[in-house]
Amino acid sequence: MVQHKIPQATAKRLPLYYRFINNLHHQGKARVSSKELSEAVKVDSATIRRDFSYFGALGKKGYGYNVEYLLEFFRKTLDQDELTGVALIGVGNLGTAFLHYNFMKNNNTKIMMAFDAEPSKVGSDIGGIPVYHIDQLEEKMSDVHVAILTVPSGEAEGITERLVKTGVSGILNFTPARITVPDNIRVHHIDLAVELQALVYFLKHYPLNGGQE
Ligand SMILES: NC(=O)c1ccc[n+]([C@@H]2O[C@H](COP(=O)([O-])OP(=O)(O)OC[C@H]3O[C@@H](n4cnc5c(N)ncnc54)[C@H](O)[C@@H]3O)[C@@H](O)[C@H]2O)c1
Repeated sequence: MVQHKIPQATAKRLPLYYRFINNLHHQGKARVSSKELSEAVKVDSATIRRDFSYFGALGKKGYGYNVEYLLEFFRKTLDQDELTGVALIGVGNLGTAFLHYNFMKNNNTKIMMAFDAEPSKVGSDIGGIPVYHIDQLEEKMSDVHVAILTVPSGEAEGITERLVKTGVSGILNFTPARITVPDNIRVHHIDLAVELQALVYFLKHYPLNGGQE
């Protein structure tokens, strides 16, 4: 199945479509018209037709859409998950690279906003993502519950305390600082130096012999 690039507004409606199509599938229905869908999910049928064209699902007049096809598409695209918005804190070397890369390959996570303390960076738009001043963290983060930390290590703890207060539930920490959070918040540390050391250690002590004894 061809994976099309989906606009954000369309991606947000995917879980809605998914639930309804899944119900139809359970009822044994093989097809659905955009009118039926429209009434069920309360999205106008022109929008539905446009959304579905991104999925490569082209409804036929008098037939509608194939339920099986749509369901397979939604399962693959959504991973049965909603789009998770992510905030990035610290738009330096590493942060800038992440903004350009973003994470849309899996379609269900996306950096929505970034923060920095440096006035020259604030107000800019990197890879289509707005950069706000760190002072605006609490104001902007109300709907975002996952953060990537790419600030200097000395800033990590202070920023983390503020993130905790905004109601963040997960932090991907690229700084070498070991941050402390309450038990209900998940922190994943990614320390590239440690990863590299581990690789070198394994190369030395557990060399691969290409399957030969
Ligand atoms: N660059 C790398 O390859 C790399 C690799 C592994 C880990 N790291 C770690 O990632 C972090 C970032 O590295 P970098 O090379 O991008 O650093 P950098 O100095 O280029 O970027 C840090 C950014 O954070 C901003 N910042 C500083 N204080 C802030 C605050 N209080 N609030 C918001 N923003 C603030 C700075 O203005 C800057 O834009 C560091 O902790 C570093 O140790 C970097």
